[in-house]
Amino acid sequence: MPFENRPDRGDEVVLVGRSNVGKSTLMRELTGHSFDTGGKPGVTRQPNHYDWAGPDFMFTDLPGFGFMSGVEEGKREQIKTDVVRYVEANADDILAGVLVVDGKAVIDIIDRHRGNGDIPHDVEMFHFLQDVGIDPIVAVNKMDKVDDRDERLDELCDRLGLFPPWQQYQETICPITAKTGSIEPLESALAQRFRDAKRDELLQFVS
Ligand SMILES: Nc1nc2c(ncn2[C@@H]2O[C@H](COP(=O)(O)OP(=O)(O)OP(=O)(O)O)[C@@H](O)[C@H]2O)c(=O)[nH]1
Repeated sequence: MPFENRPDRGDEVVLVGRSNVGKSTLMRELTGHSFDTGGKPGVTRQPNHYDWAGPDFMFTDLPGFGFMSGVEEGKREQIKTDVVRYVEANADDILAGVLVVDGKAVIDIIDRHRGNGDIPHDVEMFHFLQDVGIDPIVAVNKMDKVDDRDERLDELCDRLGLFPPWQQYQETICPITAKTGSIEPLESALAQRFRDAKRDELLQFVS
């Protein structure tokens, strides 16, 4: 069974995304834990679990999928399959699924794959999360490298099937720069998810 040893926690937030989009950097900012980042794409091969705000809660950084230099196609496909299976198996405990994308590159990558008649990984992952009942949050990272911010974010909405302007989806589309710790839009979207989940729990309790 791929990805064993999941700690037994209540709620979980998972981070998914292509290799090298900055998931590990983001995770460090979110949790305050430091660990290996950068340099070699495809460094994260197993899920990294981090406790957060007490023992009942954790963040999980899942391995990056898509292109990685020096990693053969079959292995790359396997990693993606393992990520999908992990999310499916734990969907009931997953409070939020954060799809991390590289704000500078994501549109070109999506359009290139679409041009080849493929379903781009990022678009596929976004819809997959929805399909398993996890409302996705898109962390649009590396915004420090993006000049035409609103235009880029509108294009991303369009590619994900969300009708622009992007400002309508501030609980879903979160422009961030993990490298400098500018992640407030994501933190606020996550906080909103917690409030919603707690409210649902309370409602279940009283009904
Ligand atoms: N310009 C810029 N670079 C960033 C940002 N966040 C991360 N990076 C850089 O992007 C590269 C990849 O970052 P990682 O955090 O290792 O990426 P990852 O998604 O965990 O990579 P995998 O281990 O392949 O899954 C590193 O060189 C980071 O310094 C950002 O907000 N802006």
